[in-house]
Order: sequence, then C-alpha cells, then structure tokens
Amino acid sequence: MGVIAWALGIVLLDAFLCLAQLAGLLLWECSSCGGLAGAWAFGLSKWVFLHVFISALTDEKHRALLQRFAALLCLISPVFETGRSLTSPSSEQHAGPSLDPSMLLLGAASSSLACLTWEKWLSQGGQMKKDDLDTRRLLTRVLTYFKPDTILLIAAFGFLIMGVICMYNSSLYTAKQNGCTLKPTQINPVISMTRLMFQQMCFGAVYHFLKCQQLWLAYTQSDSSFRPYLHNTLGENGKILISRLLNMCFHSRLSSRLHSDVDRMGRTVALNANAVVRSTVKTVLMLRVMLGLSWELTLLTCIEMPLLAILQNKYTNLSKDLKDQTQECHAQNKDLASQVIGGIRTVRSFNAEKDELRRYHEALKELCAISRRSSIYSAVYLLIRRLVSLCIKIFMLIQARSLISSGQLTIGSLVSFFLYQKPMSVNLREIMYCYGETMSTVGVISKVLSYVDRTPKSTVEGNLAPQNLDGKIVFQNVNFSYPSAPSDKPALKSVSFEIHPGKITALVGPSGGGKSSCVSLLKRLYEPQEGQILLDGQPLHRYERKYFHQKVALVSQNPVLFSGSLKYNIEYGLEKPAVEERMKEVAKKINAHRFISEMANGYDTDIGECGGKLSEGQKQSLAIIRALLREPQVIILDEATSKLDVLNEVLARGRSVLIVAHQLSIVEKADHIVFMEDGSVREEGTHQELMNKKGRYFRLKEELFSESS
Ligand SMILES: Nc1ncnc2c1ncn2[C@@H]1O[C@H](COP(=O)(O)OP(=O)(O)OP(=O)(O)O)[C@@H](O)[C@H]1O
Repeated sequence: MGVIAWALGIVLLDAFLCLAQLAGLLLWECSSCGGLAGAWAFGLSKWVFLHVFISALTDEKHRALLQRFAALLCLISPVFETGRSLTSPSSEQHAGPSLDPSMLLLGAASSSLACLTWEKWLSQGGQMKKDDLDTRRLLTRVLTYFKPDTILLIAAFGFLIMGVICMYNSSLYTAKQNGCTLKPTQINPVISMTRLMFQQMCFGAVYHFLKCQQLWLAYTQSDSSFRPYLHNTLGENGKILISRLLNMCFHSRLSSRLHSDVDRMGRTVALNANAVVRSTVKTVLMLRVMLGLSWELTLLTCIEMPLLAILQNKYTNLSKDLKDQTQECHAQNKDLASQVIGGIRTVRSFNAEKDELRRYHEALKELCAISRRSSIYSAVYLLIRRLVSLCIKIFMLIQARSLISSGQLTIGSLVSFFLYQKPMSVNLREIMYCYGETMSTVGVISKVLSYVDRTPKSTVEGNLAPQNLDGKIVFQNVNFSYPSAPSDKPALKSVSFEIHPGKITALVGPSGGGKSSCVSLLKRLYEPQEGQILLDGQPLHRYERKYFHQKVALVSQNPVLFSGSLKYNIEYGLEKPAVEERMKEVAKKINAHRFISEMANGYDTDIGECGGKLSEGQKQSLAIIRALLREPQVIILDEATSKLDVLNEVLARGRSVLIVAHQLSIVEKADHIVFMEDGSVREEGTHQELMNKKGRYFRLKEELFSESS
C-alpha cells in the first residue's frame, strides 16, 4: 500500500476518533469536552493510538513519515487551542476545542499540507541526505555558541513574545472598536486597551532593561575581550556571536577572511532568530482571528506558504553557490589589497603599480559578474513570488464572492480579513526569507566552524621551566615535510647537529637547503614527523610554552612590528613593563639608543603602521632589543641582524647563538658551521676545516667569490 493511501487511512481513522468523541459527548449529554486539558488528553491519546497502529501495520519504509504525520494531525488541535486560550483576554472564558466538523477538515488539510511541504521539499522526500544532516548539525552547533547567554536570551525572547502578544491584542481591540470583527466585545474596551498597552510597555521595558543590564555587565567585568562588540547586545546584529567566533578563530591564528565570513554568519544567525520569533508569534495570533472570520479564506492564505517555501528552496539552492563565490571573491580582494598595500615598496620598486591595479580591477570585475548573476536570480525569484501571491489573491476574491453571495461572509468580515491577510503574508514571507538566508549561509557557517576546529599540530604543552638553562640544542635525525608540500618532497632529511652554549653556530648552504625549516622547527612553528630536537637534553615540547619562547628568541630579517610607539613594540608580550633604564642599556649595547633618542618623542615615538616610519635597519634593531630584554638563552639571528655589536652583547652572557646565513659573507667568525643542501647536513666544522676539506662549502665559497670578483 502506498504512503498516500496510508495517510488517507490515518486521516479517516482520526476523523472516526473525533466523531466517536462527539458521539460520546452527545450520549453523555456533555456540553464541553473538558476545555484545554480535555483537548490535550484527547490529542495525546489519539497520538498514542495512531502511533501503535502505524508501528504495528505499516512497513518500515514509510513508518517514520507516517508517524510524523500522525503526531502533527493529533497535536495540531491542542496546540492551536492552547495558543487561542493564551491569547484570548482573561475575561473571555475559554470554551475548549470547537466540535465543528469544518475544523476537523481544516486540521486534516493543514497537517497534510505541512507534512507534504516538509517531507517533499524541505527535507528532500523524507530521506535525510548527508547534506541536510550536516546542515542541521552545523546550525545546532551554532546555537551552542549562545550557551553562555541562555538565561538572558530565554528571558529576552520571552519578553519579546509577550510584547508582540500585547501589541497584537491592543490592535485587535482597536479593530473591534472600529467594528471590523464579527463579535462585539463584552468588556469595557477602554479598560482593556489601557491594560494591554500598559502590559506591552512593561514587557518592552523589561526587554530593554535586560539589554542595558548586559551592557552594564560588559563594561564592569574585568574580562573585557568582548567590550567593543557589546553596544548592540542580546545577539542583535550577532555582535556577541561574531566576537566569540572571532576570538576562537584568532586562537587558531587565522586572520584573512576572518571578518567577512564570521560577520556574515553572526549577523544571519542573530537577525534571523529575532525575526523568526517575532513573525511566528504574530502569524499564530493572526491565524487565530482569521480562522474565526473565514477558514476557507485562511486556508487559501496558508497555501501561499508551502508554495513560497518551494520557490524559496529552489532560489536558495541556486543562489547558495553564488553567495559562497561572492564571499570568496570579497575575501580574495581584501587579501589582494592588503598584500599590495603591505608590499607597496616592492610594488613601486618594480614599477608594478599598473599591473597590480589591473589585477585588482579584474578581481573586481569578477565580483561584479557574480553580483549581476545574483541580481538576475533575485529578480526572477521576486517576479515569480509576486505572481504566486497575485494568483492566490485572485482565488481568494473569487472564493469571497461566493461566500458573500451564499451569506456565509459579510462585507465587514471580508474587509477585516484583508486587514489581517496582508501583514500575515508579510510575516510568512519573512519566515521564508529567514529560512532561505540561514540555508544560504550554511556554507559560510561550515567554513567558519572549520576555522574554529583547527587545532595546533604541536604536542600538548609541557611544564618544564628550569631556573638555569645552558641552552644546548641537539637536532637528532629530524625528518620534516611541510603540510602543504607532497610527502615525497621533505624539507629536512635525517638532520642532526648541535648548538653549544657560548658559541656561534652558523647554518649555511644554497637557497632551499633547509636552513629556515630548521629554525621553524626550533621555534616550534611546526613539529618534525620523525626524530627530535632537544634543549638541555629535553624534547622541546616538554617545556612550558611561554618559558620556551622567552628562552629561545628569534630575530628575523623582517621583524613584525605593530602600530604604536617604539616602547610598545619593545615591551610587546612582556608580563611587566620593561624598566626604562634596562631598555636604554640594551639599546646602547647594540648601538640603537642614539637613533631612538634623536627621534621626536624618543621611546614614545609613533612608528606608524607596521613600523612604516622606520628604516629596515632600525626595525631590526628594535626587534633585537625586544628579544634581548627577555633574557633569552638561545638566540637565532638572521644574517642581516648578526652584526658584530649584537653578537658581542649576546656572547658576553654565554648564550647559544645560531646564525642563519643565507649568504656566506659573515660565517667565517662562527665557531661551528653546518652546511646544508637539499634538506640534509652535508658538511660540518670550522671555516678553516671546511676550506681545507675542499668540499661543498669550499666550492660554494669559490663560486660566490668568482661571481663577486
Ligand atoms: N611553507 C612552505 N611550504 C611548503 N614548502 C616549503 C615551505 N617553506 C619552504 N618550503 C620548501 O622547503 C625546502 C627548504 O626550504 P627552506 O626555506 O628551509 O630553505 P632555506 O635554506 O632557508 O632557503 P633560503 O636560503 O632561500 O631562505 C625548499 O624546497 C622549499 O621549497
């Protein structure tokens, strides 16, 4: 037996049970069926009965679907009645569910329609696809990010709902006073109006109080990481979610495209949550009145919803890819612009301004093309949507005409029905729109959550932090491939060498030999796949992270500086502000104090964006002071930073020095030279030993010498 036949059977069974109830009431001469409690009791018993019936008789293929349908069919009436009783003024006694057969028909029709819409179009024929499961999983996960504000959000949405109910009820009374509804009101309208308006004001005040209270908390709490985002609270515009996710992504050390993706996700989720709650409450309230005016016309109005849902679903699927592409393009354009601005000196020196401008124009053109396609889809979608609404209105007018001529509807009721119908359609459309928006953001949500899920590959943090550290480093058979490189192209192959305290060790070799890779592993930016690196006999990961980075300092050729003063950059990451005297002492030792004191505000001089107001040499001096202030025991210097004065200062304290020499000019003064080529250590020794050996080091030196002469 097909699923439709089974569904029809269930509807008939349900109708039979309802008629049985009616007959029972007549037999026992009861005027009411027990009010709301009776409605729920009857609905739940019907549900249990139908559930058992379906479980016992239907085949497994359709069972879940039919059970969902039965649940909807049985519970729609008690839910409706509960809504009705909650929204009816307390003076009007709730009479319980209507025993009108037309309501029976309406219940069956609306459940069938809702079920059909959900199963056929919104849930892909009842077969939950992997994509849908992923979507639900993602959306559920997004909700978990609101967990810290659960109580506040429940309270806020509760007051929002109550506010909407009161607002709606006050308009209803206005409508009644204007003679737009059928039944005359039985209580004093002025008192009712005043009471409702007062309630509405109270709920609104509490809602706003909660907003202010959260704002206040944000400003008084010591943890101020979300402060700048909290001016617009309770998730409006998604500021809280955005900041929370940005914070998490920042921990994953991701910065590009962080803002556009996270911002869009936060906004969509938060704005849609507000809009859906508001529109749903209004829709339920309006449905109640419209059903009272004419259930036939209400049914026609409701038909618009599934039709719009199908349309919206199709449109969402079509525009989803486009939205992802737009997002991708935006992020790429941002990257492109920041790359060019960051490297403006290189761009200028290669006279590549026009090329970069053209590249940017092309990227913008691509973005425009995607936006154009998106606009066409949107225009066609809007056109079809309007046509659907228009057709439904025409049907409604035809139906209204026949109802009026048969005396079942008055002109006054028709007018008031249309007064509700328009906002009702707007609400339905808003719900559909929010659904579409959320669905089309799923791609972005999954991308943002994948950022959040990124975990550092480094092994768990250790706790070693010895008072005294010699600074002896040992590389033991280290094998390493970059994650983005093919595994058959390792950057380091069984690399072993030692760095001794109080000595200068130099890593030399042709470009691509693996020098920088050794430094990256030593700074724990990556973990070796095989072998290990020891510091004073202990693997690096056993040291406390903060201690380790303080004791093993890297001064790179292009240090990263931040906007702010010289002092801010020197003190960056220090637990306590540096003592000014110590700062000056270090600066003097590396011959940097003079240029700093000649600046307008000395150590308080602003160095511009990324240190843009400083020369390359000055930037390096700043980075050296920054490193030396932390009293490191191992210091890694890029060739350009390994000036004699720096080396003397470092060695005077018995520190281990590793010089990464991309050229061979300065390695002669090193105590130990490690020659690396193709990711392996080829030769080791002092300069003289290697020259006497006449091996790879000697040949490279000769090549460079003949090139320079
Ligand atoms: N981030 C990366 N992703 C993938 N491969 C990389 C990456 N960085 C370097 N490599 C590769 O690893 C190998 C070793 O590079 P490394 O930067 O360690 O050489 P180097 O000796 O420091 O070179 P140079 O003297 O030019 O700086 C090279 O083949 C290089 O292409």
